[in-house]
Amino acid sequence: METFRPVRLVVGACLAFALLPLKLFMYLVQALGSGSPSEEDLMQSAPEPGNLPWFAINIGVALGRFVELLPNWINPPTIQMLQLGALAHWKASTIKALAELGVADLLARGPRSPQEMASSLGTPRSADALFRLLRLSSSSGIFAVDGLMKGSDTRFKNNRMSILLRTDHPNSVRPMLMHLGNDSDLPWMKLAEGVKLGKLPFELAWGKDVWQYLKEHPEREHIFSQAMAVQDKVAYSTALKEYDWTKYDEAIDIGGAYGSFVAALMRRHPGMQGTVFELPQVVNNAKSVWAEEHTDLAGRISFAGGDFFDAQTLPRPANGSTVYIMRSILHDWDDSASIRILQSLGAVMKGSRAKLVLVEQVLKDDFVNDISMRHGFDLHMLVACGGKERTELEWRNLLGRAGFHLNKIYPTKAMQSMLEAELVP
Ligand SMILES: C[S@@+](CC[C@H](N)C(=O)[O-])C[C@H]1O[C@@H](n2cnc3c(N)ncnc32)[C@H](O)[C@@H]1O
Repeated sequence: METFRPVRLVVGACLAFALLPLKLFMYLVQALGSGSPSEEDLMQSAPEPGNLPWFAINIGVALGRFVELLPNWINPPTIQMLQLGALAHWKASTIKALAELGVADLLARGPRSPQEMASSLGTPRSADALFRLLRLSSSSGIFAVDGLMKGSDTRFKNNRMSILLRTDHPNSVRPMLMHLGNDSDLPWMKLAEGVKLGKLPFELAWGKDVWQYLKEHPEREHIFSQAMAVQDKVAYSTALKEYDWTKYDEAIDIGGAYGSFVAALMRRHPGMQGTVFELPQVVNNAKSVWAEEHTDLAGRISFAGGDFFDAQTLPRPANGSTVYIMRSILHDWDDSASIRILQSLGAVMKGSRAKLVLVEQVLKDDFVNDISMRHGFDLHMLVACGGKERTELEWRNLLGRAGFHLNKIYPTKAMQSMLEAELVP
């Protein structure tokens, strides 16, 4: 081992030297990050992946993987393990706390100090804590400093990352972070216990499954349904473009939350009718959302409340060509529950020409080289509801066991694919 020491020293020195330009580059990025775009400019930002060319998406994914793994090679492993095991969690908790406190909204009218923000929140004594949250966050590139760094008198402003925490940004991610912070963090802390006992971490944390929990907490259910629409901000434009939806006259969104996906689909295809099928209490809220946000689509939309395990409650296809959509539904459920959902859908599709499109992730068999976020979602499903993400073979088998044939998988520029299936006659 000793003989390796000089070699490692030389390699280490070379790496340190090679990293100098990287350090300079980082200062440049920081300088740009704290640079000049106005709050109004930032409100127009956040391009959607659907508008980027495929080659840019592929380069972005490859570069993202490289940058994610680079610190594992260049940092001492002990430090890196603590960064991943502790710092990553602290940063995530800080972002969720800032989202909940509404700090990005407090900065909407321009830069402010933690003291000013604490006064606006009506909690003047929280200025120091606010400063420390913003210090960690801005050193991670979320929020920027306006002018000089003057300790707790520093004035902070939004940058192209933190702007997405504003409630009124068209691509706001705040509802998703509020849902994750309030409802899911406790279950994640029960992960090891759940693995050991073979129990659902969510149930260990809250004493009931997620759907019962949401039913009993309407205010959390509202945030959950808003959080689901956040998927649209990153994914819907690509899901709309990468599949030929023109072949359908009618789209029925099963478990469609507030129906944001079907609304986007109907706007893009003016001849299309839509239906949102949801749990009865969610449908009621969905109707109010549509009355406010989708008035242009009134007359073309129907709502149906029910339970997708019960075929009697599912909407039947119209005479024309119908597509049943299930976006992020089956990944919530284990195989046996998913088969029951598919079978009840099969019962109403029988005898029609209707197709089923699942909008879901397809994991790579070569998992070491897959995007790690996919495996994050898979574990989140294990924690939150006992569901899972699936590989192509797993999807094919699942659909086959429920009487469906998987026709084709259409990848999108976001993480989900569209899996077109039909009933085997
Ligand atoms: C992960 S969310 C996906 C929502 C929506 N499809 C989307 O992509 O934004 C799952 C949805 O399934 C609905 N759901 C859960 N159990 C249900 C049931 N038994 N019958 C109908 N809908 C149900 C929930 O209310 C929730 O909106």
